[in-house]
Parts: sequence; C-alpha cells; structure tokens
Amino acid sequence: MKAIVQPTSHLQGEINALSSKNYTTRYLLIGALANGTSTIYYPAHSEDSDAMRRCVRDLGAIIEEDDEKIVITGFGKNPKHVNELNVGNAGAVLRFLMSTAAFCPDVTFVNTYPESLGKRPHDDLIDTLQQMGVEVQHNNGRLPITIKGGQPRGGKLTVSGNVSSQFLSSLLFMTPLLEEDSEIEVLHDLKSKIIVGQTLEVLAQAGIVVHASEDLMHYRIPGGQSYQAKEYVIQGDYPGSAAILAAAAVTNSDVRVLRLEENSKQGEKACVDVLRAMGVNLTHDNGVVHVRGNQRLVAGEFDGDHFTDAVLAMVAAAVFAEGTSRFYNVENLRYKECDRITDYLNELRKAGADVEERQSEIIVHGKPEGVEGGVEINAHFDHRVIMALTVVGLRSKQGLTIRDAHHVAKSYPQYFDHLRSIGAQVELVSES
Ligand SMILES: O=C(O)C1=C[C@@H](OP(=O)(O)O)[C@@H](O)[C@H](O)C1
Ligand SMILES: C=C(OP(=O)(O)O)C(=O)O
Repeated sequence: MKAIVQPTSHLQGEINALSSKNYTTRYLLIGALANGTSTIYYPAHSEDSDAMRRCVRDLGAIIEEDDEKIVITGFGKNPKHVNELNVGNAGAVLRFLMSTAAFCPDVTFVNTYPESLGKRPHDDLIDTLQQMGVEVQHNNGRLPITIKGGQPRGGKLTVSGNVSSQFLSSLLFMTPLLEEDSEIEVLHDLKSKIIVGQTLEVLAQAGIVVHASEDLMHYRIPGGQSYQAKEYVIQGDYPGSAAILAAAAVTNSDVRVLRLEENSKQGEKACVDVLRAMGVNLTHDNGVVHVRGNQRLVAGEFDGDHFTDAVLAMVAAAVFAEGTSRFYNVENLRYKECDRITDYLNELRKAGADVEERQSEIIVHGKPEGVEGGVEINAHFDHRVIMALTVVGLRSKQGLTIRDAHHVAKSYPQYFDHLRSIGAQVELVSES
C-alpha cells in the first residue's frame, strides 16, 4: 500500500489514542505466565500485539476475546512444547519470549522479516541464556534462533543493556519462575531505561517481587514465585500518539488526543514536554493533550533516550522549527526496525529536510518555510518512519508518497484513518 500525503495546512478534531502496544505485550505475557485466568481490558490490536497473542496461544495459553477485552488463562512455567514460533517483526515479542522459551525443550523462532527483525542483534540475551545453562543456536546473534531449554538455572547473571532494554525486561519476566533466586547485574549502560519501569510496574501488579537498585542496574529476584491472575486496563499509547501530536504541531490546528494519562510510566509521554519546549501551544489535563498549532516551532536539544519510540516524530516536528535541534543519546535507534538514524535521515533528505547524523545524534537544521517534497519515500519496514514522514508530507509543498505504508500496522493500523478524521489529506492506494 502507498500513502499519498498531500500538503494540509489545517487539522481539527478529537482522537481517542490507540491502546498502548508496550503494555499490551506485557500484560499478555504475564497473563500467559500466570496460573489462572486474567482479563485485559482495551488491548491494542496491531501486528505486534497480535504476534504476542498468537505466540502465547501457541505456547498453550487459552484466549477468548471480544471487542473490549481479552480473557487469558495462562500456562505458568509449563508452556506447551512447540517446535516453532513466529513473532512477525516484533522485537520486544521475540526478546521477551526467548526467555520463556527456555522452559521448552526445543523451540525455533523463525525469520519472517529478514530485512528488518532478521537484521537485529540478540547476542546480549543469548549470552545470558547461556549463563543459565540454556543452549542457543543462532545465526550470528540473529534469527533464526533455536532455544534448547528445559531446566534454566538462576543464580548470578549479567546482561548488557547498551543495545536494548528488552533483554533485561525479558529476564525480569522469567527469573521469578526459576527455583533458585537470581541476581542480575546490567553491564555497560542501560538504554531505554525508562521502559524497564513499565516492566517493574506490571510485575508488581501480578504480585511478583523484584528488588531493583535505584539506578536500575542491579536486581535481586527471589525464585519460586508465581504470577497471580489479575484484571488489567491498558492505557493510551504515547509513542503512536506522538506522531499525531507532531502533525498538529506543524500545522494550523486545534486537535485533542484523549486517553493520554499524565502520570503514565511511558517515557514517550515526554513528547508533550518536547513539543512544549519547541514553543507549541498545548495543554495536558485529565488525560487530554490539546494542541493549538500555529506552524511556528523553535529548535531545542533533547536526550532522545528518554522517549525512544517518539524520537522520529519529534525530529519530524523539528524539521520545521526555527534554528538547529539536536537529539542526542539515540544510538540504539540504529538497532530498531531499520537504522532509524541513517535510513530515516536519508528519507528526510529526499523530502527536502536539512539533517545531519552522528553515531548517536540526529541534528536538524529547521526550515520554517517548509520542505519541497514531491518524492517517493522508502518505508524501510518501519512504522515509525512511515508515521514521521507523513508528518513531514503534510507540511511539504508538493506532498510525499510513502511506499509500503501498510507497515504502519506494526503498531498503529488506524493511523491514517485517525489523521484523515482530523482533516489530513492522505490517500491510500494499493501498489502494483
Ligand atoms: O520493552 C519494550 O516493550 C520496548 C522497548 C524499547 O526498545 P529498546 O529497549 O530496544 O530501546 C522500545 O523501543 C520498543 O518499542 C518496546
Ligand atoms: C522498536 C519498536 O518495537 P520493537 O523493538 O518491539 O520491534 C517500536 O515499536 O518502535
């Protein structure tokens, strides 16, 4: 599918934020790891959340659902002995389930997205699983990956955190089920540290005890625990909504996004502060972010690691700001669905933006007068590239055509419908 994005100067209306992908994957996992029946209200429906749903079902969870909720009966620490799991293009789902798979004798995670997830590295988690006595066969740290588990051991473990926090989260979900106590030391740095707070939050809700050091670099996890079956309510999703808010910020707009809790633990809620710092007129009260955009933004400097999945949308806003913006501490964007620094900046340049890259930085020389556009954009299999380039297309002179825009469904299948509902001129056509 191609998205043809036309210049649009005015956006107006109200959007109910999509449900959080990252909470949905977590609650599905802890529902599956519980013995008993949990209920998850307002789950996300996207390719990634569907991947988690499919895989935990393959592993033996029983799932019933209606429009409002998922009712899931878990398998505890005794998953069904499947031979194969297909996580689609979902990094978090793969990494979280690699540890769960250690309770199975022989599971292969297949490689269905060789150009995207197939290129991402998982060595850091493989190393830790090996410390636990789990045999792992892999393709140079990449998919396909076969986990030959059975009786993983706890004890003293280390995991590197400088590529992804998902490896640590994965271990935090699984180690409470081991017989022995575990101690995890995070080596090097811990990127996307904030999202580990979401992991600890849902673990506590399920009655799991984890002793975490204040800096989130050391953990003591008593063994022999079990997940309680509970009721969970999924909040609105900041990473996806960040793109809607950026679209409102770069146009003349009066847009309200609902279901965005002020006290959320999602790091990407910082996008509200980032836009505010860029001079965007907005308020955030009672779960509603209200943007009254006037097309005028000013540049700023931001630590992007605090809002990793919203960086691309914020960079798209910065493309139209007065002055030079800098998004630093973002090297791990290179290890996502595509290289979100080199690949993304190449597409932005095609659209007419003036951007520079460093190993761990994105620098944007803003163009308040707008960019030229009039070109075709390669999506690089990346939903966040698609969403961010759409924002740029709205403020371009000649619009943008985004190829393979269907990959937006990885996290936000209703993105274009939502944008169109507030007046964005976007046409979706099938690609021959
Ligand atoms: O734990 C999670 O659910 C996620 C962690 C982040 O990844 P990294 O830790 O690799 O930055 C984030 O980008 C991803 O969308 C979801
Ligand atoms: C990086 C992302 O997801 P994942 O790592 O789970 O593939 C994302 O949603 O932007």
